[in-house]
Amino acid sequence: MKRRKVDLKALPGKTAQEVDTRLPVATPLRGMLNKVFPDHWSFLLGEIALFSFIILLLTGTFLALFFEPSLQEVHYDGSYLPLQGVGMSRAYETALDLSFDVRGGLIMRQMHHWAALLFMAAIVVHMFRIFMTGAFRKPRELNWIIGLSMFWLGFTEGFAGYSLPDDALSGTGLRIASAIMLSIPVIGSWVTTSLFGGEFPGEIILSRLYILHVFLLPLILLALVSIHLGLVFVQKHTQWPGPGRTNKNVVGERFVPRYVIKQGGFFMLVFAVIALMGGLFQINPIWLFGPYEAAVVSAGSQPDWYVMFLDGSTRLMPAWDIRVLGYNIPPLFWPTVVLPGILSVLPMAYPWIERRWKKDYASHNLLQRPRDVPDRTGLAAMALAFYLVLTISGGNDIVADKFHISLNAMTWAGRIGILILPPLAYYFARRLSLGLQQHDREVLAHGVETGIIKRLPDGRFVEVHQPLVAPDEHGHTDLPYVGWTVPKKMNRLGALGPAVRGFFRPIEQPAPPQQEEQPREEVTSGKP
Ligand code: HEM
Ligand code: HEM
Repeated sequence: MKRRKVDLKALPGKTAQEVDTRLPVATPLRGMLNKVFPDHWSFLLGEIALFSFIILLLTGTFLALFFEPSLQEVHYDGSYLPLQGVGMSRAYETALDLSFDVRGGLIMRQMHHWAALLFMAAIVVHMFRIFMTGAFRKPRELNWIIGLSMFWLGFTEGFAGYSLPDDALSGTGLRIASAIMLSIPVIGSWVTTSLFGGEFPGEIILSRLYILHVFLLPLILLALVSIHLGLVFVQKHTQWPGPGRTNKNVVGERFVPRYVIKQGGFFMLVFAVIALMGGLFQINPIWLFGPYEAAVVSAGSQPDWYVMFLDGSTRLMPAWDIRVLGYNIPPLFWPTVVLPGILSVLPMAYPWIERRWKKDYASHNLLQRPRDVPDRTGLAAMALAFYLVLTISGGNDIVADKFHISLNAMTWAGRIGILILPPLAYYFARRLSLGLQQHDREVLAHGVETGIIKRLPDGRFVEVHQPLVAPDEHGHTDLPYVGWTVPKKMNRLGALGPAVRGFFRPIEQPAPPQQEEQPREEVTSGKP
């Protein structure tokens, strides 16, 4: 029989052709593979969120193979001796088994928990980068709203997750959640009894949380992450101003091969960090907390960091019974229902608020440096100060205990701090931005300080400045205000002195740029 010779080199091309004649994907795929992505370290924050989410899905699936969300009473007989014979729920028992008896179970639990903390931290820092660089402006408002929804979904997902093991800490969290629901006027008791299947704690809450945690919320998050990234793809990523970069093009590297290889490496790095943390640093040692009993509340119970601000707002709220339409509204309602409501809606509306405020209705693909938009940077600092005061107040009992301060003093410090610190943060961040702008203009006008001191013939000492660009025949070194490059040195420590000097000087604001809507051209940065 005659053997046909297979040309191995031509095989991939031929296979691709065969596939394409049946499934015409070559043209759209080529567009995707050739997509250009700009590069900057701050764009990695979204990726950390994405990669930790993937790790959450992987480790969570492992946990789901062993965990049982059942409140059935059992007596522990696993290998953790101090709890031998103790009555507990099946959920707590399986979480203990995961920690002590399932091979690799503890590292998976710890990786899952660390990944959840990193996921939320990455989301929050990513959100601040989007806000402070103006990446939420037209045409990216929808992605801003999807992002904010993902923050709240991640928040709920995390809460549901650490409520699952039914240890003393998760039970205390659920107790607080039921109290929050009860505080809602008119529908409060209906919401609570519907969710808990009767009075707290009931018997079905864990199985409901479980469906929410392993199925519903991850599915919604996955769908939203896909739309989020799809939008980044279709609208093309923003870029920092620089030589050759305009509002109408995008300069960077092609998706394949460079971008994909870089991201693959970065995924490995995030995975390695989470695996190291899961292996080396203890988190949520539920065996030390004991099983949940409704009558036992341990002191020093702290939620995960991203939930702490709500704990803090609850602790700072004075015990005011406010009457509305003849009904007493429980004080808990304001910091735990109204406040998160405002914190969800207001940021979603912000892109439109800023449009009207700044009268800037144009599309923007170039990012802004925080110093170039002092009002917005001030608002970001204000939000951060507000969040930090609440978060620290969420652990004010621990601070009071460790530093031997009265808890009442901590509560009052938080109450005063929440009123005073955010406006102060706004003022300082705004003035610092203006100072840095002033400094940039000085560099543009007079050049970079060289540190070389010259003595003039008349005896005066002057410092030699090196101009940024060669002066024209009239001696001018004029550069446009938006989109120039200032030497790196001046952006960092070198900028501090002039920034402080410029702090108190009034500075005129440049007019917002108004650009025409145009499609963006893709330009590679010269590498393959
Ligand atoms: C954004 C996504 C997720 C977040 C933020 C998250 C967060 C958490 C947290 C904080 C815990 C408590 C861990 C501990 O006991 O120390 C937990 C437990 C758990 N999670 Fe997730 N999770 C996510 C996704 C998932 C997914 C997709 C699954 C399954 C498919 C899953 C399954 C589980 C299970 C079974 C537990 C209970 C096991 C245990 O606590 O020992 N999680 N989750
Ligand atoms: C599950 C959580 C999230 C994931 C996995 C995620 C992922 C990403 C990734 C990978 C990018 C492209 C790279 C980058 O610019 O960092 C991106 C861009 C973006 N994200 Fe997110 N993100 C999340 C949450 C958020 C949140 C909370 C917001 C805002 C509230 C947000 C708003 C945006 C916007 C507006 C862009 C476009 C940025 C640009 O073109 O400059 N995202 N996101």
